[in-house]
Amino acid sequence: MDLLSGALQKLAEAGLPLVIRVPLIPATCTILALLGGVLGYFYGPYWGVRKVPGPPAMPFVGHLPLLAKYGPDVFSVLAKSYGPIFRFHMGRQPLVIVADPELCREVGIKKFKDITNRSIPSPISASPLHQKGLFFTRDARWSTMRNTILSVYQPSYLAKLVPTMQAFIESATEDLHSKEDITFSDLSLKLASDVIGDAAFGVDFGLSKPHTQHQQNDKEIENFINQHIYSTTMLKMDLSGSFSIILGLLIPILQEPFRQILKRIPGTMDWKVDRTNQNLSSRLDEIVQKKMKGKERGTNDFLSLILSASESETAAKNVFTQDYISAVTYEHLLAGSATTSFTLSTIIYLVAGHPEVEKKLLEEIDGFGPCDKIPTANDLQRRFPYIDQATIHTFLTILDFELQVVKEAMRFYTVSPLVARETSAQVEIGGYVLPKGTWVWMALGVLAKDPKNFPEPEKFKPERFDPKCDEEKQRHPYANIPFGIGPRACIGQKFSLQEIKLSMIHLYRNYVFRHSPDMEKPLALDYGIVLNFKHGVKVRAIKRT
Ligand code: HEM
Repeated sequence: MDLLSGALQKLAEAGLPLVIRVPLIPATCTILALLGGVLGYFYGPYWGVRKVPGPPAMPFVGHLPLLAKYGPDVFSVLAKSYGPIFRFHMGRQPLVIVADPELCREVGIKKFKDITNRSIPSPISASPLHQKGLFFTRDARWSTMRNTILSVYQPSYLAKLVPTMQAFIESATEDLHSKEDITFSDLSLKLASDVIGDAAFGVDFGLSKPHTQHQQNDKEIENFINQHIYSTTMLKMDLSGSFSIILGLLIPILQEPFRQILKRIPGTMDWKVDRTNQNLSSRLDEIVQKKMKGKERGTNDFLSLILSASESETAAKNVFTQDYISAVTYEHLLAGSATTSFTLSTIIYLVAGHPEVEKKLLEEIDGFGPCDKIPTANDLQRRFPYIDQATIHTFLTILDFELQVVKEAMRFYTVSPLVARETSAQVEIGGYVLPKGTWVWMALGVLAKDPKNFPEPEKFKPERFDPKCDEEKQRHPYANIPFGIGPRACIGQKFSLQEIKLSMIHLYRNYVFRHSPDMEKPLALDYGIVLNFKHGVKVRAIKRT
């Protein structure tokens, strides 16, 4: 202190203007510290993964311009230039993209212990409603939740759902041929929402019923579903989302404060998303509370079963508080409607454009039995064999070609082209040491179009999945994993396959489909948390005689 005051004294004696000179050092230090902080904030995440190859990233936006340029194909383009593991900067946040089946096995299975959780992308951080489902919960909470949910997903549960699913499918598709053209993707979204609404909440939304049968509370339900669709489709992965989502991509630290401000300003997209989410949450809480109190508790719907399971197990009781129960039930609606309806719609679209596939499929379905023979859950539950090795079914059923069509359509249009995971410890993948907290994303969409495993990947050829053909025998077991991989793979796989296959059997027993003249080619897609159609799948239904 004495030294400092001595120095100041000397400066004053020399007649130097103290006001200017004295703060210079602290001011410079502050500026340098700020600059260091900013650089550290923007380049810190990059520094840990700098050795992983990738194209040069632009400040702030990273590789988002590439996403705008190439759309969902960007990862295939980068994999060609940079190999099976590369960096992609989603704004400031680097992702380590894994685009190789063997590396996916490493991430999803072999090193699962250190890569158990999912990273939370910006669109989800802006949406608390989406965060408490199974998808984004972490560590011990996730495993307790997952085990409880799996205890509900017994084969008997799925078998019991067959008649309900069948009834919804029949009523939704009664008179398709009476209209000139239909937007099949809208119809299938309503159908899938009805099916999952009944299976998840025990509530009949009545969306897919012909208009004459509509209930009185239609408007309310329609609002609920529209809000659900709005809330989901607003979760954009590029720069077309709400302002707070965009900020989350560019400067994540500012996302939450801005969201808090913007959601209070009427008219902004954040305000709309927040209001929608609040409405959805309160509607869901209402349903959950009624069921919790024992009113309207059923024996067949997911919500009732989860409530009963969580009441009977201490561990689950602590984990499944009301907000988490609402979230997992809502997640079912979310995960079960858009993905399943997208897949069914792409099947209808692809088969309509491939007469030779249609002919074979019709022969198989007609050979299954008379029109009133409803398939059982056993007929339908041929698995994608490599997701859960413990329960491989190796027998062939009569509906083998149908499964090949489903697999090929899911390969052709992978609805969930990226699967998000995050390291919880330092871990080595593909020769690169990745620090704790690295976002590692598996590029299922790139695997599905890799000519090494799928020669002529742009051709729709269901026979490539024939267990007897060489292509299938030689293919890497994890080359086609539309439902993900390992202990964190999709829990709704059997559910959605059951629904898709039942729908196909009923639809093709009654109709064939042709592209409507309004149908664009190639099919235009939107890139959100899952793929979606830009303009829908428009077809003409022709009644089979
Ligand atoms: C065609 C239909 C579907 C597809 C393509 C699909 C795809 C996926 C994928 C790729 C994942 C990530 C898996 C991973 O990290 O390895 C996932 C997770 C999940 N899916 Fe699905 N899904 C579908 C239908 C469903 C349905 C019908 C439900 C619910 C009934 C559902 C519920 C979930 C849940 C809860 C998770 C998170 C699992 C966890 O983190 O433990 N999905 N799904």
